[in-house]
Amino acid sequence: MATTDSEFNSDLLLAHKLPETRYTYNERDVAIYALGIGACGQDAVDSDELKFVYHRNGQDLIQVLPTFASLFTLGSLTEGLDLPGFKYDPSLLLHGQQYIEIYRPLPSKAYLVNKVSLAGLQDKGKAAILELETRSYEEGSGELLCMNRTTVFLRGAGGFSNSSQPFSYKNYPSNQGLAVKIPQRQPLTVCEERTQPSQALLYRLSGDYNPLHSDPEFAKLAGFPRPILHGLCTLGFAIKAIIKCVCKGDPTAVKTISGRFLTTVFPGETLITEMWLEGLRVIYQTKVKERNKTVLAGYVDIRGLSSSL
Ligand SMILES: CCCCCCC[C@@H](O)CC(=O)SCCNC(=O)CCNC(=O)[C@H](O)C(C)(C)COP(=O)(O)OP(=O)(O)OC[C@H]1O[C@@H](n2cnc3c(N)ncnc32)[C@H](O)[C@@H]1OP(=O)(O)O
Repeated sequence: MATTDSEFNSDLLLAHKLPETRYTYNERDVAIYALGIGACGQDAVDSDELKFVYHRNGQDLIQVLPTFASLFTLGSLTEGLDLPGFKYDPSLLLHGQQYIEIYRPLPSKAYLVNKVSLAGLQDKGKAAILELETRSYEEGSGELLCMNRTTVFLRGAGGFSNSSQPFSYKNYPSNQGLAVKIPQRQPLTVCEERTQPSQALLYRLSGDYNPLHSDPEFAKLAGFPRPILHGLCTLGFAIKAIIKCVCKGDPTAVKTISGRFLTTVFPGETLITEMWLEGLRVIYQTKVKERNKTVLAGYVDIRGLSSSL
């Protein structure tokens, strides 16, 4: 159960201030991330993807995928989070959802200051759902670049509520980050891409060193037959497919990204992303071909549409 050495106190928890964090990256990090989510993984001269890893006039001109923003939150949770009166086992943590708002195109290098706050905490009995919001500002200009809301599903950490009503706190609008309704009609377009058996080993070099994705013994202790793929790697594949198929390869067209991780993915599996257009919203779901299981579903809001769609 969540609290053993201290009583759960919601007033203390909600008044708790999380420390600011810093994140610095450069063009090399941008390229390693793009390779980690499969850019040029099937075709090294694919012009839709080469621009995320190479530019003939200098690496500072490479384009940055919008999901790169999800890395800015790293360090806030992976080594454990100190919340008063709330304890959990980091080895039982699973990534549940990710919500990202991009306010301006991501530069190919930056020094960022992250302001982190608790956006939600729910007691689901068998698990706790914890949400952290991270606002990333460019150091110097102080300009707000993006916002991430990370939802983690903490197995075994539920049951901490003191009253008969399970504790539930959320400080954001209910229309953000919810599971989407998948249209019944045929998708507008579909993209299939195979992940590599070594995908998680490559992706982890972008900073999420959780052994759940690399260590067979650790994965077994966490309840899996072998290491699983990072949720944010699967999300990266899906959003890259949307940029290619709906945004004509333009990463700056993406405004908002939402995704819920429904089932785990194993490195080496093939991801099929189906996409539907509703106004300027792309609804998508990603399935694992080999197991015919939906592993991720969500939406992407885009800034505009090319006339050919
Ligand atoms: C700040 C930076 C931090 C970065 C941290 C990330 C670190 C990474 O290294 C970790 C990872 O990448 S883990 C890999 C990616 N994630 C996954 O593979 C999880 C896939 N999903 C599952 O297995 C199940 O949905 C599972 C297990 C999540 C839930 O399935 P069930 O146990 O069957 O739950 P269910 O009974 O269906 O629902 C219980 C209540 O929980 C809500 N819920 C379910 N899935 C959710 C999800 N994915 N996200 C958020 N909430 C979720 C349900 O709505 C339900 O609530 P209610 O009863 O109120 O409806």
